[in-house]
Amino acid sequence: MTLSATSLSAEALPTVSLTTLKSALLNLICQVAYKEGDFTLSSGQHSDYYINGKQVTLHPQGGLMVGRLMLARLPQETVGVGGLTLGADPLVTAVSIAGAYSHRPITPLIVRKAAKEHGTQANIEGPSLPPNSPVVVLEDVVTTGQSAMQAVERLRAAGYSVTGILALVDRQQGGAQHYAQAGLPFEALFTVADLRARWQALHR
Ligand SMILES: O=P(O)(O)OC[C@H]1O[C@H](OP(=O)(O)OP(=O)(O)O)[C@H](O)[C@@H]1O
Ligand SMILES: O=C(O)c1cc(=O)[nH]c(=O)[nH]1
Repeated sequence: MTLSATSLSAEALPTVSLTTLKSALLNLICQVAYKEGDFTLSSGQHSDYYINGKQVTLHPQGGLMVGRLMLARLPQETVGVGGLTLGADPLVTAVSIAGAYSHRPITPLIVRKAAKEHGTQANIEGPSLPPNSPVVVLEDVVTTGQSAMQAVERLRAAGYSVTGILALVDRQQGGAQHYAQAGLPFEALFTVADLRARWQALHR
């Protein structure tokens, strides 16, 4: 089995083409994030597989890979990326850092699951942006789509214009339909079908 995610040299990561990066990222997801077994999902549903996105977004090379690829998918007018803690935390950070290296300032916003009860009592962490600023919601894995929707609602309540949702992996279990009904553009870098096809190719 050849898994080429880590065969990209540290020197190549910041500049290698997005096509090469995307293929290497798919290998990395198969290598470190995709697991078969008996899992309970955040929605309460059961599944015979699980994709632990944090193994990728917190991987020493994965963060930059995801950051560059997501940055390239953001509409040009985007000034911020936000997402529900915890899965989105490394995503919004990675995209913001990739943006800074590309001279494209993107403000990262972390949406808490519950407002902090002391100190600032904030439910969104990160610098405030002007009202109606265009913000894209990031998510690591979309199943029903409910988690990213919570981030959409909180960011809208704070006055931002959420222009869409961008995920690392779409499990193809209703999230896309949920967002379509809400009139929200949705894209994922990969579907679970992409993962399974690559997994099979890698294990042939
Ligand atoms: O599309 P959904 O049905 O909402 O499921 C997907 C959500 O589940 C996971 O988060 P989890 O609830 O495990 O929380 P965590 O990120 O805090 O670990 C994942 O990071 C997504 O946010
Ligand atoms: O639905 C979920 O909770 C879920 C599924 C999955 O594969 N990965 C994840 O982080 N969450």
